[in-house]
Amino acid sequence: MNATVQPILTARGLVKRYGRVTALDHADFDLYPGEILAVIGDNGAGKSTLIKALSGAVSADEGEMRLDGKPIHFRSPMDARAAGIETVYQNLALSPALSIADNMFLGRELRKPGVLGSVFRMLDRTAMEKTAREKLSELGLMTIQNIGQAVETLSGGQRQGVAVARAAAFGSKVIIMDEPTAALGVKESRRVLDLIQDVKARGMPIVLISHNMPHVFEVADRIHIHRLGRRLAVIKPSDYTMSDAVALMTGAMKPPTEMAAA
Ligand SMILES: Nc1ncnc2c1ncn2[C@@H]1O[C@H](COP(=O)(O)OP(=O)(O)OP(=O)(O)O)[C@@H](O)[C@H]1O
Repeated sequence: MNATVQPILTARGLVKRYGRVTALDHADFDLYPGEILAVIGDNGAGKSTLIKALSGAVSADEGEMRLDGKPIHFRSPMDARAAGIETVYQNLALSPALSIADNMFLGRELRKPGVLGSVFRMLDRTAMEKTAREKLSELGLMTIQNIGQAVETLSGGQRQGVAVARAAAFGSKVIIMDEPTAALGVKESRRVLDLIQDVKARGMPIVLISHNMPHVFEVADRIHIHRLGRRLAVIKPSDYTMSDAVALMTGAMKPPTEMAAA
């Protein structure tokens, strides 16, 4: 990575303990502008906990995080969202019975102007549907014809598309995706990977947590390897094979010391 480019999101020395379990053990993290950074690691390595700390879902016991060089202290995912970090969780957090448009705006609905406090104002359904349609079409998701359609009637890939479009629509700085292709078939995974590339092409840096090595090696610019609660190394997919990456994350291969600073 070019030494003159400053990372957009960093963490230094994050520690998170759950009773006797140390989920994060002085973990570091760096995300650079415009990149897709994959985070890989064995089960229980602490990937989800790292991502939860970065997205405000858990607060670390120790360590510091910075966004655009400024210290951040998130007390909730709402804080992280307000700072421009959007997360697409594994369980998607979509409401199946609500429409695509309603899901896009869940928790931040547009309301019509009025004299009463914002909670009492009428929802501006037309504006939400228009914006939802624009956002989905920007990302080439116009196969979803009916914006008023309930999310439960969509395929897994389409649902993931809505979740990604929502993150892309509201995330101004960083998008974090936790296993976005885990529950999808080959064709649907393909579309979601294309979507991730589209979001990147629009200049948005992405953190991608995945166990799927072919997907990681296809889309990632760099790969953060997490092991035993901390960052073991960062590699470029062009410099290593998938088996090397797996060997590193399972401890079968030791990282050369210079790799840890990549
Ligand atoms: N809420 C919690 N309470 C207790 N222990 C937890 C909690 N969350 C995570 N842990 C523990 O912290 C460690 C790291 O878990 P984490 O989910 O971050 O790992 P991971 O790398 O995301 O794993 P996986 O790939 O299996 O999802 C594990 O030992 C896990 O059991």
